[in-house]
Amino acid sequence: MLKLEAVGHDFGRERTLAGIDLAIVPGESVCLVGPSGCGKTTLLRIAAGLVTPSEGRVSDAFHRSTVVFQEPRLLPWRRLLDNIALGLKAQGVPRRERLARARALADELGLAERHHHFPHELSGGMQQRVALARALAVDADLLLLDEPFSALDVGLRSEAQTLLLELLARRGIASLLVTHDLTEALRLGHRVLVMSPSPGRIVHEERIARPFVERDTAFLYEAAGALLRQASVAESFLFRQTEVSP
Ligand SMILES: Nc1ncnc2c1ncn2[C@@H]1O[C@H](COP(=O)(O)OP(=O)(O)OP(=O)(O)O)[C@@H](O)[C@H]1O
Repeated sequence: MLKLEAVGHDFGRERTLAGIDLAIVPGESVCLVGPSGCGKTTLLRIAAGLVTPSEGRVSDAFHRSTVVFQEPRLLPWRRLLDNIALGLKAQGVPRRERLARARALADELGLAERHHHFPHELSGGMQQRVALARALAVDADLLLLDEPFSALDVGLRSEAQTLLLELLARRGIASLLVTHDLTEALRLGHRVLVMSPSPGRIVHEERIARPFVERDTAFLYEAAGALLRQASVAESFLFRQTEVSP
């Protein structure tokens, strides 16, 4: 389990996060959604151990957690298989074995024809799949994803979401996914946590009972509408937008 208890964080004099309690159990998908600047990335970085919070406790009993960032962060001078195998190299896995594992993952993620391509020869969607494969290669049991699909167009994003759902289910991997897109959160989470800014805090939790395969577009918009009718969620998403309107 990953557990954050009474976590708060300040950047200088700015109170970025306050009173965050969050637990993720094995195999569970949790989505963190909220407007820009509410502290989602900071919270994800704290969960990943990349930032030490100013207050509170973080305990991580997962075997291995890896982060997938918004931009794929591939090494431009390395071919696709070597990019996927990067984490395995760091673990000291022999070259033949790491390439075999990278090959299998590339094929699983629909990149079979691209083994020897460099990142600049791949589309944005393919690059993001390579980043996902790299995270999976090290046998992570918790994936921490920071807006991994936000740079993709609508069609590719939907494809990538489906692929992620399949991969997580097949491997029983837990995930914490940050997004500012409410429908994406409702499609990908067993639970959706809504954050509000100043300071960043969790203002609403929604457990989604409907199986992933039954979450079609009509369901997503209906569920998003229902969520936005909750005062705390509306205040986080809508009120701030009307505030800046003339
Ligand atoms: N390294 C840093 N130093 C100082 N302030 C920071 C740092 N990282 C984030 N902040 C501030 O903390 C607040 C929350 O930022 P964060 O990136 O966590 O929000 P977010 O919800 O992920 O935003 P977005 O959706 O735009 O990526 C912002 O006001 C930001 O300016």
